[in-house]
Formats: sequence, structure tokens, C-alpha cells
Amino acid sequence: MPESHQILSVAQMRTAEEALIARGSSVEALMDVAGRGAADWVWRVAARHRVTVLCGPGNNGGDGYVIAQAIRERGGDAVVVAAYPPQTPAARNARNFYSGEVLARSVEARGEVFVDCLFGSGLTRPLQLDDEALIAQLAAAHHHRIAVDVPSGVQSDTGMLLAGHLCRFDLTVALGAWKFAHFLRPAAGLMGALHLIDIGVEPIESAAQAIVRPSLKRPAPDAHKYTRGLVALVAGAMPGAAVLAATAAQRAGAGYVRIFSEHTGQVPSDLVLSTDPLGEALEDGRIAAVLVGPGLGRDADARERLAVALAAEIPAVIDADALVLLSPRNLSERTAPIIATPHEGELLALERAFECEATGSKAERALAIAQATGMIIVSKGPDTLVAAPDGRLACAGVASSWLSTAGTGDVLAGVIASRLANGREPFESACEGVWLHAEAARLSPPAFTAGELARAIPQALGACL
Ligand SMILES: NC(=O)C1=CN([C@@H]2O[C@H](COP(=O)(O)OP(=O)(O)OC[C@H]3O[C@@H](n4cnc5c(N)ncnc54)[C@H](O)[C@@H]3O)[C@@H](O)[C@H]2O)[C@@H](O)CC1
Ligand SMILES: [K+]
Repeated sequence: MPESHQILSVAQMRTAEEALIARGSSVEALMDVAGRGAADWVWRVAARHRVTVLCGPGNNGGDGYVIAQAIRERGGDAVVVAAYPPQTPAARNARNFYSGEVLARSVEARGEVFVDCLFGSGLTRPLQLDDEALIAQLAAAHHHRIAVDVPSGVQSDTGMLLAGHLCRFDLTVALGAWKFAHFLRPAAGLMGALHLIDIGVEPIESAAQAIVRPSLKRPAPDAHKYTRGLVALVAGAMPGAAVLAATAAQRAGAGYVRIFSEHTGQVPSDLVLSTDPLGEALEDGRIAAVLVGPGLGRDADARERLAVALAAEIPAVIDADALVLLSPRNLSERTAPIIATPHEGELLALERAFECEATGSKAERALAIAQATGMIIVSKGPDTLVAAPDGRLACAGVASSWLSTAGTGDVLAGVIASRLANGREPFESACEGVWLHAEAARLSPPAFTAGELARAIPQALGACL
């Protein structure tokens, strides 16, 4: 992935900054590039209307002075509210180059655009109540709100809030690299539109990545249904969810989808329902991926079918009931890759089953359970992320809230199984599936059903060809 898609922790950002300084830059020069880049966005929103920049004590505050100065140099109207005097050398330097008005925090500033440069990634303790009140008052006294790097009061590495209440921003301008707070809730829900200013940060090898539009290929000229991937969907008592997942797998490009269920029932004519004994059926060497979970049920029969499905040593996606039934015994001899797609409740069930403590950020929890199980974990929710046992991590950001409807998880599992059957590397399959699913939701009209979401997958796929 290009460097601009990396997501850095505060510590990694510091390392990246040191590397740039070692190559001849300086904190002041980086602040100037970052601040002027952010000022371009502020200018687009404000034009010549009044901008109020709230500056804090650290380098985020320093960025604020650069922004205010850049707006003034363009002939705009910017003032600074200094909540604290600048305390770092670079922030003091930026203050010295700022030629405009500096207001005390007690002055009630009004205007068109409020720019929040009180704290950035250096926030280490909860916001003081008077700072929280100052942000709220300035946010209310302006028509537009822009946060620089991250909104003040969010923890950069976790997306948690270090404040009781924070306002929503229309736009957040990230500096140098994405931070976890741009992708993880609750912080990510406050950011509005996101833009990144490039300050020359080099790629860091172990960095997490943003999930971006994948580049996919059409089927080869000589493709047939098996080369495009045969997905086996191991269902149980409730084939409805399995049909939904199977439809999504077809729509995401699989050449052939077979549902295995002991229960006969109506399935669409372009799907195959097989009641053959599962163990024998899964011996078909053409099966490229197994999906087990949607419509499986939770009884003894379901447990047995899960065990048989995983014993088949075919790359697998496990979801829904399968996540609740999974035990360490199922994985003790397993070598083929597994992608698990838990929502919060299913993640807790996995953490209990594999004796993993449910602590830390969403990213830390996903990495811990990935390491404990050896599975790739797609930790679903409004801010889905993908974690691998080898430490790879990819974040999708906040998706459409219309996805909060029954069956959308079955669709996601089907799409990921489809990518896996297509021969993609498992971690990439998971990321591609997450992107296609979110994009299909974005393309769908409000209040879509899971079936409509599945039918929108080809349009999302089309954007990747
Ligand atoms: N790392 C880099 O390469 C770059 C960083 N830049 C900016 O630098 C920012 C980070 O700067 P800093 O590390 O100076 O951090 P901040 O500007 O976020 O603020 C840190 C300061 O606030 C104090 N503080 C922390 N929590 C507080 C609280 N609750 N109440 C009162 N004071 C509190 C700290 O003691 C410290 O003095 C980034 O967010 C970004 O805006 C940019 O200038 C571009 C380059
Ligand atoms: K900020």
C-alpha cells in the first residue's frame, strides 16, 4: 500500500519524525509544512470569513499559529485564542512568526470557522473541565468546525475519549500519517470528513494500514467456474442466512457456491443445495473455501458439522453460530487458514473460549485473539478492523450506519469467503471483503435490506476493476 495509507501510533509517529529530522528536516520545518497544508483546507471552508484558531501549549498549538498566519498571508481574517502559552520550542517559534491578534481564553470569540489546535496526539490526561467548556463554547459560536490532527480530547492510539463530552467536527485534517483515532470509535465518529497532509513521512514496516479500495481483476479469458472459486457453505437448521451468505459470495465473484445442509428447502435456482454427508462432500478437492456459521444453529448437530468443516483443512471463514461454538479443540490440529468475523458479542465468546482477557483497545483485543487462536480476526462493528496472528492490522474506518440491520454479517462472511475462494491471500481477502461490503452499503439507498446489500456488491466490485 502507498505510504499515505499507514496508520501510526504516537510512538511510531515520533520515530518517523526523528527519521525526517535525521535526514535534515527540523520540527519547525515539519510544523510549517503541516500547518500550511492544514491552512489550505481551512481556507477552502472559510475563504475570507473569520477564522478562530484555538491554540494549546504543545506542537498542535504550534500548528495553529502557522495556520492562522497562513490564512492572514492570503488576506483572510484569522485570530488566535491562546488557551495556554506555547511551551515547546517549535510552538514558540510559530508564535513568534504569527503577526495577528492573540485573544485570551476569557474573550468570547465568534466567527465562521473554528479551528481546534488545543491538543493533538500529545494529550496524555483527561481534558480539564474549563478546556472542555472552552471548546464547546467556540464550537457553538462558529458555523464550521475543523480539528487539526485529531480533535482535542481524543486518545490518538485507541480512539477513546479523554473528555466527558466532545463536539462533532465537520472536517479533521490529519498531519503526517493517519492515527488510530481516525478509524476507531468513539473518536472516529466525531471527525467528519478526513484529509491527510503529507509531510514526507516514510513508510514504517510494521505499521497498521487503512483499508482502501482494492485493485481486482476480471476473470481470465479461459476462466471457468472452478478457477473463479468454489465456495462450500456449511449450513444447518436455518438455511435462510446461508442463502444470503451464498448470494453475497456469488455477487463477489465466486464461480460456484454450494450449500451443504441436511435440511432440504427452496433455494434460488442459481444456487446448489446438497444434502450429501458433509465429511464426504468436503473431500471434493475443487472446494477452495468453506464458510461455516450463517444458519448453522447451536445444537449438538451444529457443533459436529463445525468440527467436520474445520477438519477438512480447506481455507475457511467462520461466522455467527460457529464463533460461539468454536473451542480450542477445533483448532488444535488445524493448519489451513481461518478468517473469523466476530461482532462484539461473538468476540467476547471467543475471548472466553480461548482465555484471552477482554482488555485494551479494539485493535489490541483483535490482535490478542488473533495470536491466541492463529486465526485472522475481522472485528466487525461500525469501525471494522482486521488483525492477523503475525501482527498485521488494517482498519476500515466508520461505515454506513444503515448496516445495522439483520443479515449484513452473513453478507460480509459470504463476500470474504468469495475472495478467499478466488485465491487471494487470507488477510487480503478479509480486507477486500470488508471494503466491498462497506462500499456496497455506501452505494445502497437508505434502509436497505441485507438482500439488497448483497445485490449491490457487483457495483462495488466494478469500482475495483
Ligand atoms: N510528530 C510530527 O512529526 C509532527 C507533529 N505535529 C503536531 O504535534 C502534535 C503533537 O504535539 P505535542 O506532542 O507537543 O502534543 P500536543 O500539542 O498534543 O500537547 C501536548 C502538551 O499538552 C500537555 N497536556 C497533555 N494533556 C493535557 C491536558 N489534559 N490538559 C492540559 N495539558 C495537557 C502536555 O503536557 C504537553 O505539554 C501533533 O498532534 C501535531 O499536531 C505537527 O507539527 C507536524 C509534525
Ligand atoms: K486538535
